Amino acid sequence: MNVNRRKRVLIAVSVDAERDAVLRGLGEAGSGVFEVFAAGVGTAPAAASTAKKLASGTYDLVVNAGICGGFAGQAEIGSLVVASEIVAADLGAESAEGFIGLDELGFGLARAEVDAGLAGRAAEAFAAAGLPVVLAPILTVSTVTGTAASAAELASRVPGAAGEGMEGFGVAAAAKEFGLPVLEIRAVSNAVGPRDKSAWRIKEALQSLEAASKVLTEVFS
Ligand SMILES: O=C(O)c1cccc(C(=O)CC[C@H]2O[C@@H](n3cnc4c(=O)[nH]cnc43)[C@H](O)[C@@H]2O)c1
Repeated sequence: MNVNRRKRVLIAVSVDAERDAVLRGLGEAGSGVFEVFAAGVGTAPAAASTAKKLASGTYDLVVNAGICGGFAGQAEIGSLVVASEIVAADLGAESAEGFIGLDELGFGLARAEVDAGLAGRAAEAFAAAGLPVVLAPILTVSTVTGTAASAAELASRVPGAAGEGMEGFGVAAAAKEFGLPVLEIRAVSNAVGPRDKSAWRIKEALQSLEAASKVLTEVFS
């Protein structure tokens, strides 16, 4: 890290509504430290746009933030999930015997490490602020899970997984390319499972994301 300047944190969200929630939470306290931008939906846009930002060489930490699906019994709607690891859960091959992950195929890692110290500090700070939070794997998927069978399959593929989003692994890939630590922090808007759009609680999740972002200023400033 360059010791002659303040630490800078790049927060990659997917869409404008998430960006606005994070910015509301950061408030004035976040200026000069945090930059928040909408990186797009899905791993490819998230990776490409995050890499473009990081090419400036002015960041010290990358955070992927947003809303997510929560696995039953792990993370309820409105709660927060801080990733203990970021898992590209559907990157691999199908076979008659079941799913074969990228690692097993011999094509590299389908898991991205987070900065464990910072992830722990963030989770502790959220809990101390009274925000329900779990520190657990967050899955990155290309397709929003829409059946109970798929939810069960993913939960058995990654025991303890608490959240499912669509960008974490892409943002982590970009951070890795630039040798930077990464975190993923998400607020649960819906349960992972049978598709029921009427049950999504996006407003509630965005409020949780805003509350979490307020706490982030203490963790990283
Ligand atoms: O088609 C729908 O029912 C629907 C309604 C609202 C939003 C969507 C999305 O596809 C949002 C994807 C966006 O939000 C994150 N996200 C939120 N929940 C989940 C989830 O259960 N599984 C995967 N991603 C989720 C994701 O990171 C995207 O940025 C669809």
